[in-house]
Order: sequence, then structure tokens, then C-alpha cells
Amino acid sequence: MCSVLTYSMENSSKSGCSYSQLAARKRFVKSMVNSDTNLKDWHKKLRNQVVPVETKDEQTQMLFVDAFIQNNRLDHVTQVMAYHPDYLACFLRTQQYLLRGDGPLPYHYRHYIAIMAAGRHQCSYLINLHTQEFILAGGDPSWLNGLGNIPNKLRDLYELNKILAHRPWMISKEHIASLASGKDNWSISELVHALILLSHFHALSSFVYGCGITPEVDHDGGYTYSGKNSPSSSKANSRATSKHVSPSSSFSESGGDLGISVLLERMQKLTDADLGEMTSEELLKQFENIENQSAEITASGIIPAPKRDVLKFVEEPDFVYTDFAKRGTPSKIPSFRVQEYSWEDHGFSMANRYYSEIGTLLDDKFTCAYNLTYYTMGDKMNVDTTMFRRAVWNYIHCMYGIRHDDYNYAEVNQMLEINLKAYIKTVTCYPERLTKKDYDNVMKEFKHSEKVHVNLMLLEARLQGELLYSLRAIMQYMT
Ligand SMILES: CC(C)C[C@H](N)C(=O)O
Repeated sequence: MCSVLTYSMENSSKSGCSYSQLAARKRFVKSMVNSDTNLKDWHKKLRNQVVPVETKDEQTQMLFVDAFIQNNRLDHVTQVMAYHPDYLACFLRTQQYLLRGDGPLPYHYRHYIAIMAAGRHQCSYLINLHTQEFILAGGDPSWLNGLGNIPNKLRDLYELNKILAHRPWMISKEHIASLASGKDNWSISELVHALILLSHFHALSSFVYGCGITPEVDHDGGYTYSGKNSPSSSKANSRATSKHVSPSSSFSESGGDLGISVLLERMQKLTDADLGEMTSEELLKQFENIENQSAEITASGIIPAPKRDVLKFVEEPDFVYTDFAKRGTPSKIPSFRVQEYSWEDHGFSMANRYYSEIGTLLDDKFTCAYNLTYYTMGDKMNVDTTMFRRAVWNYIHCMYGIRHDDYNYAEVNQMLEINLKAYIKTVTCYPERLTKKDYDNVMKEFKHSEKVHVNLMLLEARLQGELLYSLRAIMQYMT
């Protein structure tokens, strides 16, 4: 099965990518020399934690073939998402449409936008993938020297990229107006396409870090995940390196993890308790509590030093997430009420109107991620996990100031202990700071596939949050 991955590299060269193949080989050799022991251990462990290429599951096999045809490779993101084949099907369909389907933006623009988006989180994994794709799509290699070498039209998108990635609540119709009626002539359709691409790749960067996705075989520090005969099993290849993850932990190591029995008990209690109707003031208070508590959680003390090859795609690297609760006065931005602008009632049709079919594709993916369940928790079966999953989804929106009026936010504190909240906050807002120990110290009794499940929800909730703000700004500009 290793041959499938090898073929991926040969295939790239057939499609005119001998430059990248040569460079990849050089990087591959270099990566064996520069090893990082701490990271090596994590990668070694996670290497066994993907769905193998030779899986017997037919649906997954078909999806692997699709992914391979789409991307010229079977990438590690696909192999990790394959724990959840129904979701993977939606993900691949949407990503394929965004990058290679009908749409207003030229193909090389799409990959460059992916690079700009991933740059906000220093996500070398995605930058490497889309650098290759950009060349394959006929992009001008000089653009890869950095933002100073790209057309003004693309560069002018950068401000939106920056705000959307870290403080989406700051997006206003003026941002849209400056692009749409500026000299660059961004049409609304092009803008919708660009905004969805940006949000997709911001959120995917979170997933890459959150699951500890390792570099591809032909990337710096790469090796494969496959079995005995593959290069991955050789000693040399296990010396993979990546400098952006630090081995130390930012979260408490001394437990704090609720454990599944406690979670089950709490879910039962909350279900049994007749809380009666809470007034809207009480519900608002609960939301504000969680919002304020979230602002008290420090995501991580470790800020990775940006790498030169990434920095060329980044402007203002110091612009990062700040807590919504601390967004400041006097121009205090109100929280975003989903009851006033929701994906289902507003965002969906707005997206479809300006970029046909994308609303439907995104909707399928949101619905799948939001409702996905196997009725299990760790080794417990027949469990209704709705309460836990809602808490994760709504907590992510809460950090972006998005409020679901009818949700009792007190449930968040019952379902998510402090370390888990810190993990969710780091992966959503500062994924580049995540450490191996952060990953290990949460959800200890969950299966690896369940941690991936949490990361899928995180990806989708973050994506939806960014889209709600940007599509609302477009609507305000249009009316
Ligand atoms: C994230 C997990 C706790 C989800 C759970 N395994 C379910 O099937 O719903």
C-alpha cells in the first residue's frame, strides 16, 4: 500500500512538478538530519492513529480513492478525518468545489488565498500543500516569494484575512465596501468565494494543529503513516521534525479531566432537573458568565517564533485573538445573536445567491458535524451525547461573541472542565501554540477517534462563526 503514496509523488512529477519533487527530496533528506526528539515521540504515536490506507471499510476506501484523485495524494488530513467517513465525504465534496469546481476566482488565486489564510496560524502543513497546488494551477512562482510580489487585488484582501482569522466581530460593511467599490473591482461573488476560502483554511489550520497532523512524506519533516514496508517504519524516517510545536504544556497536568462516568452523571442530572423556563435576562447572564470566564483562561504561555518561510506570507504577525469579553468600550460591539442572523435562515441563502451551490455544500457539512454521533463515549455504549456536543459547539461560538438565545450556557461549565476549555480555546484561537501535552491532558478517557470528532466540531463551529460575521457584513453592504 506504500506504493500508493509513492505513486502520489511520481504522479506529481508527471503533472509537471519536477521542481517541487526535487525540492521535496532535498527537504526530506534534510528533515532526517534535523530531528526533534520531543516532537518525534508525538509524531511516532500519532502515526499509528490514522485510518490505514489498506482499510477494509468500503466507504472509506472509496473516499480515499476520491481524495487521491482530487489532491494528487492521499493526505494525512484525509486519513485522520476518515475516522468519520460520513463527515469526510462532505468535507471532500466541499473542498473540491471550493478549489477546483465552478466559481468566480481563478484557480491559482484560490490556492494563494489558502496560503494567506494558513499563514495567519503559521500552518506550514497547509502552506506546503497549497504552494505545490498553486504551481500546478499555473501560478506565477514569483508570488511565492511573499506578499510583496502579488497583484494588488489579492493583497488588498489581506486586511479581511487578518480580522476574520482572529477578531471576526470587527468586520463591517465598510471593509466590504472598500474592496467592492475600490480600484480592485472585487465583485460580490468573488468576495464570497474568497471569504469562504479564507474561513475554510483558518478552520482547517485549527484541525491540523488540534489533531497533531504530521507533515506529508514529501514535505519538510515528512514520512508516511503506512505499514511495515513503508519508509515510515525505518528509523531514519521516524526522525521527523517540525519546529512549531513545543513540547511543554500550558495546561494543568494534575488531572482536572472529568472522566466519562462524571460526565454521564451530570448529563443525566441535567436531563432530569426541571429548571423551568428561564427568563431571557437569566439566559443572557449565563452567557456573559461563560464569556467572562473564557477571558480568564490563558491559552498558552508559549508563543512559537514565526518561521521565515511562513512570515513572507504574513503581515502583522502580532495581530492575534483577543477575548471578545475584553473588546473594549466605548464602541462596545454587541454580541452576535444567532436569532437575528443565523446560518440556516440567512447565511445559507446569501452564500448560494452569490456563489451557487456552496451554501448547500456547507449546509450538509455543518449539519453532519453538528449531528454526528455514534451514541458512545469512551467505552460506554448507547449514550445520548447531545449535551456534551452542544456545549463544545456553543462554547466555540461564545468565544467569538456569538450567542444562541435559547441555550442555557450554564451547561458549558457542567460539560467542559477547565483543561478542556483551555484546549478548545487554544485550538480555536491560537492553534499554533498547542503542545503535545495539551492534547494528552484532555479527554483522557475518550478514544482517539473521539478527540478527532471534537476537532471536527471545532473546525465547523469556527468556520460557521467566521461566515456568520462576514456574510452579515455583505448583507449590510448590499442593503
Ligand atoms: C465527541 C464524542 C464524545 C462523541 C461521541 N462518541 C458520540 O458518538 O456522540
